[in-house]
Order: sequence, then C-alpha cells, then structure tokens
Amino acid sequence: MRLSSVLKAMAPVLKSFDYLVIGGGSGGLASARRAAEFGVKSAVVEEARWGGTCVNVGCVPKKVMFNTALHAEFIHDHKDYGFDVELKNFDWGRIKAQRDEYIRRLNGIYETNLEKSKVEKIVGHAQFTEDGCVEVNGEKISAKHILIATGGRPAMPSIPGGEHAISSDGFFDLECLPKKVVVVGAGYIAVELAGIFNALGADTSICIRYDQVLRNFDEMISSSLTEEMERAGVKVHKRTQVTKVTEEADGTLTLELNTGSKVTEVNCLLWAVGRVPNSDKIGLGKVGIKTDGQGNIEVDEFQNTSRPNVYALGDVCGRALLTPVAIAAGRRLAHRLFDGKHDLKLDYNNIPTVVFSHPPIGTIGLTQAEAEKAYGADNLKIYRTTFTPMYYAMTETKVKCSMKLVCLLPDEKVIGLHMLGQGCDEMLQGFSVAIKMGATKRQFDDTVAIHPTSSEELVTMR
Ligand SMILES: Cc1cc2nc3c(=O)[nH]c(=O)nc-3n(C[C@H](O)[C@H](O)[C@H](O)COP(=O)(O)OP(=O)(O)OC[C@H]3O[C@@H](n4cnc5c(N)ncnc54)[C@H](O)[C@@H]3O)c2cc1C
Ligand SMILES: NC(=O)C1=CN([C@@H]2O[C@H](COP(=O)(O)OP(=O)(O)OC[C@H]3O[C@@H](n4cnc5c(N)ncnc54)[C@H](OP(=O)(O)O)[C@@H]3O)[C@@H](O)[C@H]2O)C=CC1
Ligand SMILES: N[C@@H](CCC(=O)N[C@@H](CSSC[C@H](NC(=O)CC[C@H](N)C(=O)O)C(=O)NCC(=O)O)C(=O)NCC(=O)O)C(=O)O
Repeated sequence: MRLSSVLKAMAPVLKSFDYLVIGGGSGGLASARRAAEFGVKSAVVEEARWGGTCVNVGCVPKKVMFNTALHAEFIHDHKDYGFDVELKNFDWGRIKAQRDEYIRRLNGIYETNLEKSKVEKIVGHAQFTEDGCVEVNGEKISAKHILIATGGRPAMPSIPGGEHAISSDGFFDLECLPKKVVVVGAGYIAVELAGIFNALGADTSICIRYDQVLRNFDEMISSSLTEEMERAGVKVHKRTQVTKVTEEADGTLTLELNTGSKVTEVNCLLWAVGRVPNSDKIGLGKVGIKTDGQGNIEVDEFQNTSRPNVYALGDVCGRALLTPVAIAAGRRLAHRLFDGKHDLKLDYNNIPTVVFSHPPIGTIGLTQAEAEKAYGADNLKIYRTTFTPMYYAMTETKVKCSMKLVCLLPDEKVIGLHMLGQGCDEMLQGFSVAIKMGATKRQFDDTVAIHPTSSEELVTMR
C-alpha cells in the first residue's frame, strides 16, 4: 500500500450514513429516495448535474428533439390534409434554448425532491478508499450500505483526427442544425439522432459496419428500419468505417473511409458506437470489486457486487441500459435492504424497449432468431403483418407499419412482439403487461379490436 493510501485509510470518518449512493442519475436517485421513505439515513453523491444521463444528455432532451422532428414530418403532410402551410424556417437555437431551460428546471426539481425526501446531497467525485469507505472532496464517508450507480459515457474510437467528432453529449450542445452530418454507428443512438437530423433537413449519412442498422433486433425490424431510413433520404453507407478525419481551412471535415472513398464538406461527425461504464475512476481495485473485460461491474441477480454491502445497478453494470431498468432495480434494492422484502429483485426478462427512430420501434421478448435458437423453429408460430396506416391514406408520403408476434407452441404463448411504425412507441407498454403475464395468441384474439388504430392489427393477426 502506498503512503498516500495508508494516510487516506487512517483519515477520520467525517460523515456516516445507512445508505450512500454514488451517482445522482436515474437509478441512484430512485433508490436513495425510496430508501429514505423507510426512515433510512441516506445520501447521494453527484459530480455533475442532478438527474444523470437521462435528464441531461439522454432520454429527456432526445425526446424533445424527436418531438421537434415529428413536427417537421407533419408539416410536410399538411398540404395533403388541405392546409395551405409553407415551411419557411426552422430555428434550432430557439428549441435548444427552451430545451436547456426545461432541463435546468428538471435539475432543480430533482434537487428539491432530494431535499423533500431528506436525502443528503453531496457534490463531488466519489471514490473508494482501501478500508471500504468513500472519499469525496478529501472527506471520508462511511456507510453500512453503498450503491454504485455511476452510469456510463459515450465510447470515442481513436482514429487520426477523431478529436473533431462529437458524441451524443455534443449533440445536445449544437447551437444550430449542421448542414451536412455523418453519424457513425448502428445502434439506438445512431438511428435516433440520424433520424432527427434528417427530418429537420440536414444532409444526413450514417456509416454502418454491416448491412443493416439495429442488427441485434428482430430481422424484420433491422431490415425495415434500414429501408425506411433510406426511403426518408438518409444515406446509409453499408460496410463502411471512417478511418481518418481532417479539418479543412473552412472548418469543414473530410472523412476518409475504409472503402477508399471520401466524404467532404462535413459540418458534423457524430460517433454513436456504444457506451463505456463509469467504473474506472472510483477506486474499485482498492476494495476488490470485480468488473468484466469491458469494465462493467459484475453483480448477481440481487445487484450485489463481489464485496459485501456494496451494490451496483444501471448502466455501470452494462445490462439493459435503460432508465426504467435503473429506476426499477434501484427501488427494488431499497425495498430489499430496508423494507424487509428480502427476495425482491428485478426480473430482467421481457423488458420492453422503444427506439425513437422514424418511424418508432417497439419491441419486447425474444426475436425470431433468438426463439428459434432457444426452442427450435418447429416449436414456434410466427405471425407477421405489414400495412400502410390509415393516416397515410391521405398523404403522398407513405410509411409502412410492420408487426410480428413470436409464439411458442403448443399453446402459442406470445414470447416476442416486434413492431415498427407510427404510434408503436406508445403502443408497446400495454401489450408488455399482457406478455409479462404470459398471454397467449388466443387471449390476444379474444380481445376486441379498437378501430381504426394500428394497434388493432396486433389482436387480429392470422
Ligand atoms: C442519447 C441517449 C438517449 C437515451 N434515451 C433513452 C430513452 O429514450 N429511454 C431510456 O429508457 N433510456 C435512454 N437512454 C439511456 C438512459 O439515459 C440510461 O440508461 C440511464 O440514464 C442510466 O441511469 P444510471 O442511473 O445507471 O446512470 P446515469 O443516469 O448515467 O447517472 C450516473 C450519474 O453518476 C454520476 N457519477 C459518475 N461517476 C461519479 C462519481 N465517481 N462520483 C459522483 N458522481 C458520479 C454521473 O455524473 C451521473 O450523473 C439514453 C441514453 C443516451 C445517452
Ligand atoms: N430509446 C432508448 O431507450 C435509448 C436507449 N439507449 C441506451 O443506450 C445504449 C447505448 O446506445 P448506443 O451508443 O447507440 O449503443 P448500442 O449498443 O445501441 O449500439 C452501438 C452499435 O454501434 C456499432 N458499433 C460499435 N462499434 C463500432 C465502431 N467502432 N464503428 C462503427 N460502429 C460501431 C455496433 O453495431 P454493429 O455491430 O452492427 O456495427 C453497436 O451495436 C443503448 O444500447 C440503449 O440501451 C440509447 C438511446 C436511446
Ligand atoms: N412519462 C411522462 C412523464 C415524464 C416524466 O417523468 N417527466 C419527468 C421528466 S425527467 S425523466 C427522468 C426519469 N424519470 C422517469 O423515468 C419517470 C419515472 C416514472 N414516473 C416512475 O416513477 O417510475 C428519472 O431518471 N427518474 C429518476 C427518479 O424519478 O428517481 C419529470 O417531470 N419529473 C419531475 C418530477 O419527478 O418531479 C412523459 O413521458 O410525458
């Protein structure tokens, strides 16, 4: 042990809590506040902005921009519905200012919520000391139970000139709509942000390593979204990687691709190639907390780390990186530790998820490929439909809706539901309840349809 570490271990403990949460994001806040409801002396340490990724650089500002993009799309359809509306201008700066103001309000609400819940707020960077305490701003804090909910950050590939690119964090700092944009990546963030840029009028390209976006989703989803993005005007560069970036005298970027070609006059290059867990600067090695090869904290099904009384959840564990997952795991942990619900844990099966692409995607359960691997194709019945939602009966632009049910024989239990189309984002939550309850196709069919809606197709498929 180095002398500085020995001295830190010997430093007096200045504060002590029953529950100390590191990270004031979705999982940490939800867990600390729930614990405080049980009379537990709790504190949260946050080094940046209250609310974490979701509120500041994730779901919330992204949804504002998704909604902004929806307006752009609807405006194009106005004339088809008889409205004589001309699109003259779009003021990115105005919506950004309003969005930033909304986020600042939310930061304040989250701080006030902590005060109301009597959770102590500690501002600073937290890291473990050798004796299992936590040090913030040079002060040592002890706690009976410690939760690590430090989230993650965007992965930034290192290529020559890579420093000229931004990540999703940088997207939220953009002061105006870039004229020409290249997004690299094929996951949630890449398709969501490329969709927003494109709908708002930027010349948008996406560089993907393979032939389709969202390759881990059901094949119907990945192929339909790839086609739909192309139809909407996104240039999808397949089997393409950016190998070098050069900044030109006029400030634009020239991108060299592995295909040998170049993309010039790029105003914005955005990496969206995954996220890395914030587990590297919190002293995990000092307390023997194990991580996997990617730095994700290893936990068991109860969110226990390899060290007793230290727990981890949310993005820092690298599994189902979604706000409601972090919140649900955090609240369940608080009930387990402080409310006598000793067996309570989050079931990570059948987590519904929506991609706010254009059009949006809703999906839950096994993809067809996963189900075939698990049960064999002969034990499945697959229902599919593709139709043009009635909204587009009046419009020149037609955006199809595709749906698939993956059912397990013999009773046709619905083990996967995948859909892409207008309204699928809001359609999924209710169907997830049915699937979580183990609904069969017969029970779907026994439910009377709601007409005329896209969702009625899910209870009338043959
Ligand atoms: C662009 C984007 C869009 C997204 N959209 C959606 C969506 O639509 N729906 C959805 O469900 N999910 C979405 N997500 C994912 C969602 O934001 C995350 O899954 C969620 O925020 C994870 O919560 P968390 O509590 O694990 O971590 P975070 O919310 O990241 O919180 C971690 C907090 O810990 C703090 N911290 C880190 N290290 C320390 C330290 N050592 N000391 C003190 N504080 C520390 C950080 O500053 C941060 O505030 C999106 C993510 C991104 C990036
Ligand atoms: N709506 C929501 O709920 C949202 C949720 N999120 C969450 O945040 C997580 C992180 O999002 P995101 O960053 O998009 O990560 P994802 O894991 O969703 O996707 C990243 C993809 O980028 C591709 N990729 C990886 N490395 C490279 C590389 N070097 N060059 C080019 N492409 C590469 C891979 O696809 P391939 O192998 O095909 O190349 C990979 O699947 C998501 O998984 C999701 O859980 C984020 C945004 C919205
Ligand atoms: N679902 C509605 C409501 C959205 C919503 O929750 N708005 C938030 C915006 S921040 S969104 C930030 C995100 N909230 C949520 O995910 C919503 C939590 C859900 N209502 C639940 O209780 O589980 C989160 O990280 N939560 C951590 C936590 O709540 O502890 C808000 O106004 N909050 C103010 C307040 O709560 O007073 C919508 O999409 O319109």
